[in-house]
Amino acid sequence: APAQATSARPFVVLRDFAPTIQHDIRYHGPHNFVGTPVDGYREPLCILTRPAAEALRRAQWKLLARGYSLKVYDCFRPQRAVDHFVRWAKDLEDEKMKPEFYPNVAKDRLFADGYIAEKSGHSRGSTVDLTVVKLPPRPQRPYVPGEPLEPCTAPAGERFPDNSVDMGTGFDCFDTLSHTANPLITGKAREHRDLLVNTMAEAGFRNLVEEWWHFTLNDEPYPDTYFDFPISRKSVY
Ligand SMILES: C[C@@H](N)C(=O)N[C@H](C)C(=O)O
Ligand SMILES: [Zn+2]
Repeated sequence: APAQATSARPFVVLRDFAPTIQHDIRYHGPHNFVGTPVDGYREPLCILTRPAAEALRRAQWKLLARGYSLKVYDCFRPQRAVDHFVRWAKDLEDEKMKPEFYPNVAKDRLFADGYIAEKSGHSRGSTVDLTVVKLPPRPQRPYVPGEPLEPCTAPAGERFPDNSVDMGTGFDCFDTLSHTANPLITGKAREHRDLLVNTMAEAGFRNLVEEWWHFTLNDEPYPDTYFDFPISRKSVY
């Protein structure tokens, strides 16, 4: 069985390491596929292992030179958050967020089709979900719980407005359109996906084929350890 660890000693807070990287920590609030804050997200922070944070800082330097910035949606994900996803998935009645996040996929296929994992790389601390923002960042309106939901597969002007560049779908859009190499993604969205994948590859990260936003550090320091501590500065210091 994989190791479990509750100490956060080898971890850092990304803001302290790379203050120019933008943050939109979706599982801290209600704008995500569950529709509520997720267990373990006590503060809207990106916590990562030190080598992952250093690699991300290198990627950010490259993008800044070209007039872009990274924006992180999720970083270290405690095992208790993954357990929350598993619990939520078993409740097939709760499809509150389906119209936005998985309009074309049955809820009981989300794990089987590779969009969510029961043992997630995020819990090993060197995996990150992120996008690219053109500088200066455009303001972004907040999500209002209960607002009408638009499918994440709709064109950029119709789906929930994100101040990122157009990646062809929204974040956590569980759909074949989010598969990084999907040939239906062309033009600017294809260029933007390539920019993200190539920048992250140069910094030492590999992409998940099902999700353009999900990357794992190749030389991750804890390849077999699934950590479970709350996302909070107190966990790290
Ligand atoms: C849920 C999504 N953001 C994600 O990270 N999916 C992968 C497969 C995971 O859960 O590790
Ligand atoms: Zn991910």
